[in-house]
Amino acid sequence: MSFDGDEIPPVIGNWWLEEMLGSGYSGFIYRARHLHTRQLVALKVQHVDHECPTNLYEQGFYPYLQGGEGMPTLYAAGIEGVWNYLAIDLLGPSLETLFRRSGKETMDLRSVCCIAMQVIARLEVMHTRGILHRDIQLGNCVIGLPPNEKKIYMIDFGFSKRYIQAGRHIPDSKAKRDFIGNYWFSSVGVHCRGKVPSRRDDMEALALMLIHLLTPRGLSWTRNGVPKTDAAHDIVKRAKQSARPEDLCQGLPVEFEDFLRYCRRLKFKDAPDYEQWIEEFRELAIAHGYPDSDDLVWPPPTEQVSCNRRRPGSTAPPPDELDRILHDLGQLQLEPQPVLGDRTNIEQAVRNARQKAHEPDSDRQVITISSSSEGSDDDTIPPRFVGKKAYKISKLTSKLPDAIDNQALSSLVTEFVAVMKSNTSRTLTKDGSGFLDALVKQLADPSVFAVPMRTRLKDDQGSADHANAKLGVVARLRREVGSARTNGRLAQMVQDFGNVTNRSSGRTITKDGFAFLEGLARRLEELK
Ligand SMILES: Nc1ncnc2c1ncn2[C@@H]1O[C@H](COP(=O)(O)OP(=O)(O)OP(=O)(O)O)[C@@H](O)[C@H]1O
Repeated sequence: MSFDGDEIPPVIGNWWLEEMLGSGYSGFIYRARHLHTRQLVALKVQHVDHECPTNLYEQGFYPYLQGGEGMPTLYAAGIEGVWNYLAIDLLGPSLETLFRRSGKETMDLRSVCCIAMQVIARLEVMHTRGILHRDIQLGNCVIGLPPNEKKIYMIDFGFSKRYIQAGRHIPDSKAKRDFIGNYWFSSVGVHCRGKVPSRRDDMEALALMLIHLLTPRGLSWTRNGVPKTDAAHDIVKRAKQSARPEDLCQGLPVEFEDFLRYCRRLKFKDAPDYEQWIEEFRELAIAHGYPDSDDLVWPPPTEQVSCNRRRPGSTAPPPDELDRILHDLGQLQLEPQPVLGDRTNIEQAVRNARQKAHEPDSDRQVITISSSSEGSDDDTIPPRFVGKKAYKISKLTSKLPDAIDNQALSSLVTEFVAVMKSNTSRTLTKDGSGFLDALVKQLADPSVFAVPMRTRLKDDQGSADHANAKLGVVARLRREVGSARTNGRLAQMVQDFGNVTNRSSGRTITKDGFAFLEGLARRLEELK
C-alpha cells in the first residue's frame, strides 16, 4: 500500500501490521500486533502530508473520551517516517457492514431500537465531555469483539470538535462555512442551510440514520450513491430539505417521527434529553415484545426478524451470516491483552495531542456539562427507570390511589405538570398515559377498572385529520375545564385528553394541553 510513492512499511512504531481492515478518505486501518507484548490493536495510519490531517485531530480528542462507555481506548500515537499512526482498540464490523451483509432491505425493529438506545448513550458521553462527533453514520458505529460484541462503539473522531471552549458553548454564526459531515445523515440545518453544528445535529443525524435503516431501500436521497458533481450534491440537499418527517416516517412507529421532530426543534445550545429518548426507544421495544435491554444481538434472533410474533422453538440465527462472522472472528487469533501496555507511549500521546490539537484550548481540563435540565434528585432510581422523568411519573401514579380528596388529586396533577415541563421532551410517554389512566379512575370511581388509554387506541397511520382533531379537542378542554361541575365530568375530560394525545395525532403535550392540566388542578381545588 502506498501514498504518493511512499510504501507503508510492515512495522510502524512498535506495531507489526498484520492485515488491512479498511481504508477511508484519510488513510488505512490495519490489524496490528505489538512487537513485544503481542497486544492486538487497530492501527490508523495516515501520511504526514495528507491534506486533511485527521489522525492528528483525532489524537487530540481521545484523551477526553478515555473511559467513556463505547469509546475506544487509545494505546499509542506517534510518527514513524512519513506515517502518522494511532493505536486504538481493535473492534468488530461497522453497522454498515452488518446491515449490508444481511442482504435485507430494512433492519429489524428490535435491532434499530437497540442501536437507538446505545448511540444516544454514546452521544451523551461525548457531549458531556464537551465534544461533538459531527460525522454520525453507520460506518462510524462498530460493534466490539467478543465479549463486547453486543456493544456499539463510536469511531472516527476526525471531524469532531470541542463545542465547549474556554468554558463556554461555541457561538452560533451566520457566516458561510464549508460543510462538515456526511451526505446521507448530516442534519438539514448543517448540510442544507450551512448552520454551525451543535449537539442537536449529532442527534438529528442519528434520527435520520435510524429512519434509513427502517426504510426499504433507505432514505430517498441515498439511493443514487455519493454525489460526484455540485449539481448532484444540490439534488441530494434539496431532497433532504424537502422531506417532511411525516413522509420520511410513513409506516414507522411514531417514535421515529417524534424523535426527528424533537431534534429539529432543539435550539442551537440546547442539551438534548438523552435519558428521555433512551427510555422512549426502550418502551417501543417492550411494546413490540422485545427485551428491554439495549444489547445489540446480531444476527437478530430469527423469530423476531420479519414479524413481531414469537415463533417458539426457532432459535437458530441465519446460518450464513453467523458463519461469516464466526469465521472473521476466528481469524483474529485473540489472546489475553494487557490493558494500556504502552503507558509511556500514551502519556506521550496525550502530551502531543495537547500541543498539536487544532483547538486552541485543548490543554484545558475536561469540562463536565450537565446534560439534564432537572434538579438533583436524591431518590435512588431502580434500573427499570433509566429516565428520571419516567421514575418521577411512576411515583406520582403510585400515589394516586391514596389521593382520596380533590385537594390531594390537585397536588398530584400539579406535580405531574411540573415533571412534564421540567423536561425538554414533552411527549406523553407510556408512564404519562399510565398517570392519566389512574387519574381518570380516581376521578370517576376508584372502584372501577379503567382500560389503559394506550391499549384502547387504534395505532393507525398519523394523519393531518388526527392532528387537527387533537388541537380542537384540547383547545375545547382547556376552555371548559374551569366550569366542570363534577369529578365525573373531569374524568371524562382527562380521558378525552389522553385519547387525543396519542400515536396518531402526536404525543407531545401542547401549550393548550398544559393549560388544560393546570386548569384541572385549579378546578379540583375549587371543587373540594
Ligand atoms: N478500531 C477499529 N477496529 C476495527 N476496524 C476499524 C477500527 N476503526 C476503523 N475500522 C475500520 O476501518 C474503517 C475506516 O475507519 P475510519 O472511519 O476510522 O477511517 P477514516 O479514514 O476516517 O474513514 P472515512 O473516510 O470513512 O471517514 C471503518 O469503517 C472500519 O471498518
